[in-house]
Amino acid sequence: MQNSEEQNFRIRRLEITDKRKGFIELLQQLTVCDSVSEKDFEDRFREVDSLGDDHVIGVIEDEVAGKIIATGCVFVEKKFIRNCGKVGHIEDVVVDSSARGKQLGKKVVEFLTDHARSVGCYKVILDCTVKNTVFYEKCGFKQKDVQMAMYFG
Ligand SMILES: CC(=O)SCCNC(=O)CCNC(=O)[C@H](O)C(C)(C)COP(=O)(O)OP(=O)(O)OC[C@H]1O[C@@H](n2cnc3c(N)ncnc32)[C@H](O)[C@@H]1OP(=O)(O)O
Repeated sequence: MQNSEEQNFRIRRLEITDKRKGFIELLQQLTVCDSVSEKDFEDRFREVDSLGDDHVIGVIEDEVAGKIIATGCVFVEKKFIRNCGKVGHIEDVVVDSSARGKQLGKKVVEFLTDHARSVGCYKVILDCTVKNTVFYEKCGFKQKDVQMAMYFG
């Protein structure tokens, strides 16, 4: 069997069994995600899955360890402007701290941008910290405008 270093990590869509492979623990490295029960996960999985190509969550699994080590998602916004154009929004990109620096983050972002292009989006956008701008520039993004947010509760 291959060891973790020899694996050719492939990216695939999230599967319902991925909670058991540490998907939620991986998201905890990004932000608060500490009370997702089995039922919460399955309900949200089915909700997202029902949106088909309009909401895609990509994951990379370390198949030797049986562990999800990278993820990111893209959802497709349907607009009236740009002659009923579509925009891809990239969110929740994270690579396990033990697997960073191996081009996995780039592989995730490429998968998501390829998906957005393939479903006809005219652009793909995301929000990130200043610290992560170099990473996204290496993935082909350019800085544009500013991000604003309003949190509820
Ligand atoms: C829209 C959003 O979701 S924003 C949230 C982003 N996620 C996070 O901040 C969570 C914590 N961080 C991480 O999970 C990871 O560090 C990530 C996702 C930012 C990067 O993932 P990695 O797998 O380590 O990046 P990867 O190895 O693919 O790097 C690709 C290139 O970007 C460069 N790079 C990656 N991170 C950084 C950084 N912080 N500063 C400068 N360059 C960087 C790499 O050196 C590499 O350059 P190269 O192609 O010239 O060799």
